[in-house]
Amino acid sequence: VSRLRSELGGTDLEKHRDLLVVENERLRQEMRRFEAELQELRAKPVAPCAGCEHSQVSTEPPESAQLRDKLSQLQLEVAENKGMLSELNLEVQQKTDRLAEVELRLKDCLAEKAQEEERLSRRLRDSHETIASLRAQSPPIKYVIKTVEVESSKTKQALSESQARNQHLQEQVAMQRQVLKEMEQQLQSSHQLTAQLRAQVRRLPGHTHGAVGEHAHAIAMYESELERAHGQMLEEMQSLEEDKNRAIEEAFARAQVEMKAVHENLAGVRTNLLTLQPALRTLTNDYNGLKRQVRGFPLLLQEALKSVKAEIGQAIEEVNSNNQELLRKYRRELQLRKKCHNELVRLKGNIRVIARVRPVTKEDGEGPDATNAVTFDADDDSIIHLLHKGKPVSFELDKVFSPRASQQDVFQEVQALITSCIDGFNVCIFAYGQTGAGKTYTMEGTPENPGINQRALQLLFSEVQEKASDWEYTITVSAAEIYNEVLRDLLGQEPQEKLEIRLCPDGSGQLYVPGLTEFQVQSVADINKVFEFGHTNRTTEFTNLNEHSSRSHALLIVTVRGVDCSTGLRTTGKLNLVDLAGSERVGKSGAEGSRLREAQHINKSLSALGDVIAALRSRQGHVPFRNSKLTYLLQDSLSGDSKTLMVVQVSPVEKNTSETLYSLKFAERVRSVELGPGSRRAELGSWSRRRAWDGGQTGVVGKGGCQKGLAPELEPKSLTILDICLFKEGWGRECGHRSEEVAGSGGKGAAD
Ligand SMILES: Nc1ncnc2c1ncn2[C@@H]1O[C@H](COP(=O)(O)OP(=O)(O)OP(=O)(O)O)[C@@H](O)[C@H]1O
Repeated sequence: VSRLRSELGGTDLEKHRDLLVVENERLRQEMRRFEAELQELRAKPVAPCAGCEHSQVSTEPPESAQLRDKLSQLQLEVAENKGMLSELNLEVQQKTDRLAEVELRLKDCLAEKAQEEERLSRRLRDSHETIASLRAQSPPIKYVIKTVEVESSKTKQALSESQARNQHLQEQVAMQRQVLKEMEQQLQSSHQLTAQLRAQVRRLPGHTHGAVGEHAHAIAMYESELERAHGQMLEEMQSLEEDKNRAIEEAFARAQVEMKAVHENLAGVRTNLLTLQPALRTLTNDYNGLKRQVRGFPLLLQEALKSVKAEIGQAIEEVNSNNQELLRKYRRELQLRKKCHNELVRLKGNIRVIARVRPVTKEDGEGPDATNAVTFDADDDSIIHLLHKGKPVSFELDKVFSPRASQQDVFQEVQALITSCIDGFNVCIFAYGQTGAGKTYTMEGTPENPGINQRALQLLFSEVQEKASDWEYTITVSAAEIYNEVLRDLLGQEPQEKLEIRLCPDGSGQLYVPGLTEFQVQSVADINKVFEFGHTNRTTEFTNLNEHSSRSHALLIVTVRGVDCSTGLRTTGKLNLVDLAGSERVGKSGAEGSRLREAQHINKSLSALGDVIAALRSRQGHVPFRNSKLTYLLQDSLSGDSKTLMVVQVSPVEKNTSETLYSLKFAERVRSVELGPGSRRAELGSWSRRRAWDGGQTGVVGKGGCQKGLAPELEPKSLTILDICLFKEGWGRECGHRSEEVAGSGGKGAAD
């Protein structure tokens, strides 16, 4: 636009116009001078020629008059031409005026355009500044800036197009200049021609008639030349004028179009700015808001942190107090559970007796002797019926397992007792019965179908594992046997060595077995190793193991020691799993020698067991624990705080009914004895006390050990609900019969 402006409104065009005016003026002066000369020529009298007879004009010939007329005619024509030329000059003047007017308009337009441009560039500058400020702001503003940039580039493009058009116009103007130059040249040549003519005219007076003719001819040539030059000049002027007008109009039209485009662009930019302004305002507001927030953020954060800390502290306190409360509740529940369990056991009787009838086996043979003599009550699983010598006898025990009962069924019945061992109770589980009645099967079982021993240890492991978060437990096992009243360590290096049961030297009155090996076990694999080791000891020591085993009491002693991590409460529970020697009576087998001695020892120990239980039940001041190695060894576990389960194994066949009857009577008698409520071997003590106590337990892990005494508040109660019931009902709760005698004990009556 600026280029166009400089081209159209610039000095070049003005110069051209001025030149034209000057040229016209010069031409006009020339014409005037020419006219004056002609006038002079006309006024001068024609001088007589040298060879001519007439010396005066009045005497001039008619040819000269004719020439004179012609000249005057020519002069007239010249005058006419002059008039035409002046007309032309006038026209040129008019056109020049119009051109000046157009130029003025153009100037105005250009000035307006310059103003508009100025305004536009100002806006553009403002836009750029806005864009720059927007760019410096957040990413959403960047997007807006991009839009503005696109608009600006459009404007730039329009500008460059305008510039190209200007260039074109400039070229056209240059062409026009060229044309003007050519015209100038033509004018110059016409001047030259005029000069020539003038020279010829000057020469006219000194010539003769022939010279006048020449002169007239020259004038005619001059006139025609002048006419032609004039016509050419007019044409040129006209075409020049037209070109100029056209160029001006075109330039004006282009300028208008460009102005329009610029205006449109400007309007676009304005609308963009208008749309941008609210966005910018919102952004600015947002930015200010954010700035305020950011300024206030550390304070907010601090406050939030403070409140969160306070909340966390409060939550921790709440959790702590909740934990304390839960711990308190847990302990209370634990106590309650134990109380309930004890109450249950107490209501059932601290000595529980169950019977298990084995199936008839091939070993029982065939025929009448091998017929089944045992039946069950379909509605009551605590009743067993025996057909003895044709007479039906019924017994009520705590539970009776038929031959169909699995090892798991039996174990389920004893499970609660085993768990109570973890809580610090002493437990004894006896398998009682004649040889071949299934004692070993119930206690040890087979590798594929293990009995109570292995299942009990498995249960202990899993229970201990469950409580591992709160309690620390160690489980140790010892294995011993009592054969002919001699106690041997089945896990020791020397199984033949006789072990003694001694009082703890600490004066606590507890017993311990010096030299009895204890293995700490942590898994079933450990137990299997221990059992294997014990079994190997037994096999190498005795040639006839089956016979030997049926004549000895086998004991598996499991000790569970626990410490409550939060309270320091310590518990020790002992689980005695005893596979008793065969209970068959000596008189029946008619044994002699060593067999007789064996049988006497067995009978003695079994009857001692009966005596001890009877003494405990009747709360005698003296309980004869020392009458046998078995009762002496199990003294702690049979005392008033302990729990005892006797599994009476029964052979179902006819030939064994006497022994079965005898066993069931023994069971019934034992079941009726009440040991009083169990108490837990537990104490709350400081770690120093615990260490001192641990130190006193000589050989707890290793060789032998003493047991801690009872806490005075956990001593047995003097009378239980069951006592009262039994007192009411009478001893034995028989079902239509009374016990006759107790194995080998010299026939203690049922009244015992
Ligand atoms: N409930 C039972 N189910 C299947 N078989 C049994 C069951 N009880 C015992 N038996 C089988 O009866 C036989 C004798 O059992 P077991 O050896 O356990 O008797 P015991 O009383 O231990 O004899 P002993 O006093 O001689 O050791 C074994 O072959 C045993 O597998």
